[in-house]
Amino acid sequence: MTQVSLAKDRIKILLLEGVHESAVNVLKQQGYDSIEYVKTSLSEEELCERVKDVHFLGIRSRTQLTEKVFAAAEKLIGVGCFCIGTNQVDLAAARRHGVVVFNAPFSNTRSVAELVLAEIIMLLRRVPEKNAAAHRGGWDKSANGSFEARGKVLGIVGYGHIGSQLSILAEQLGMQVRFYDIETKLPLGNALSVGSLDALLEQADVVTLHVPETAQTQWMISAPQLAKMKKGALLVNASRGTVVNIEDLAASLRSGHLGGAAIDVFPVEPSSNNDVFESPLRGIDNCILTPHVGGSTQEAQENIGIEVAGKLAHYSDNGSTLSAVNFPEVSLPAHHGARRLLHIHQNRPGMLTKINQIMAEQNINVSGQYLQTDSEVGYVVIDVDTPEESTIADDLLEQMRAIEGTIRARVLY
Ligand SMILES: NC(=O)C1=CN([C@@H]2O[C@H](COP(=O)(O)OP(=O)(O)OC[C@H]3O[C@@H](n4cnc5c(N)ncnc54)[C@H](O)[C@@H]3O)[C@@H](O)[C@H]2O)C=CC1
Ligand SMILES: O=C(O)C(=O)COP(=O)(O)O
Repeated sequence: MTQVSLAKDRIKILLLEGVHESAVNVLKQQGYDSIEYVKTSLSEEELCERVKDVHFLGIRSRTQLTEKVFAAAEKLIGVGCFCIGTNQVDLAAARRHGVVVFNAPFSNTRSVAELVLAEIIMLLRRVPEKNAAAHRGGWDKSANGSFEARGKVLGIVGYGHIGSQLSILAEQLGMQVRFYDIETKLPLGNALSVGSLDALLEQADVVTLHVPETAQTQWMISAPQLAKMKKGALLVNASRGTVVNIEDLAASLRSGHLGGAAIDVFPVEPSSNNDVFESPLRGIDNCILTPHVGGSTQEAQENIGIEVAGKLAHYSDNGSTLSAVNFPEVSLPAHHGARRLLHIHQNRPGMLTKINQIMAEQNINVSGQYLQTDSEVGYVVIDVDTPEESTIADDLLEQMRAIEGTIRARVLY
């Protein structure tokens, strides 16, 4: 057997942010033993140092993966985001460096929807204030400002996986669901699509945000939008901290315009449980503050660990990029009795011809070839028939790496 294919015990995996141990179990079961496990996220500087010899990196929502980190991570092959959001990763930089990024697009959807629903009920009943008062020895037994969820208008911004799941749960409680999304979405149950964000804000008794972090959603809810909301309306944000201007929200709550809020995500979040949480919302009793735990349930975390670790292992073992968030998707059958070579390259004309020329010159029989490209990157997988003992894959790899525009080439097996 040629040595160019990296033995599994030499594949280094760094898991950050205390991903669920199910991830470690899956990777170990698949033969990946070289796993470093860290409970916190790391700063850019720390990351640049720690990722140098790492092949696979696992993170959650806190770790920022920048161009600088990818440039330092010379051996990095894949990143697993053990969460839904991938805004913390410079996906274009990852692609340019030939690094495939995976996530778990709906493993914690239900957890977020359940938390949001619970918060809506708590806020409608003014439980946060009553709870705070009771802890201070107060006794606020009164129906003032307390309402049932039944019949209230719930305005959902972003009708994707979480927004639409919440829509179903809220209707079961008797809420009237309206939503606003930039894409045309199938309204579930009796939900109604509303044509603009402003119209939604004006109609809703409760507004809840379920958009990704993008240039368009940044500070999407600031003073002018808060002013458009009904007096006494409630705001829930379990999406990303950059979607709401937190100072403007604090001002609106303190002025009594908004009736309450539940905020799970913040523009700046502590990097570990030992750090102090600072926010202008601290001390406002009718505001539920949770430490970015929308997706933090045992069920969700265990499933995410299994799903994302499985995707990393599958990519490592088989080359499949199915469901990658930044890469051309190639789904591959296992191919026994052949060697599998991977070539990631800048998408320019003639790359495949050059690869095939190498095969032809070496008199290699290509038994399978799979190519996908996007505007920037091409990913080709080549199965070649060579005897097990042949070292030809070493030569092929060397020649493929010499093709101009090559980002990365590997022998998988
Ligand atoms: N608090 C927590 O722990 C968690 C937070 N999240 C956050 O929730 C976000 C949403 O998650 P999913 O529902 O799974 O995502 P998704 O991608 O299924 O849905 C997002 C929806 O937002 C819409 N959208 C995008 N830009 C918009 C805009 N400017 N205006 C209106 N709609 C817009 C999209 O068209 C899509 O329908 C994630 O991106 C993540 O940031 C996700 C999981 C856990
Ligand atoms: O899934 C997401 O996008 C989340 O925000 C959850 O992030 P976490 O894994 O709890 O850091």
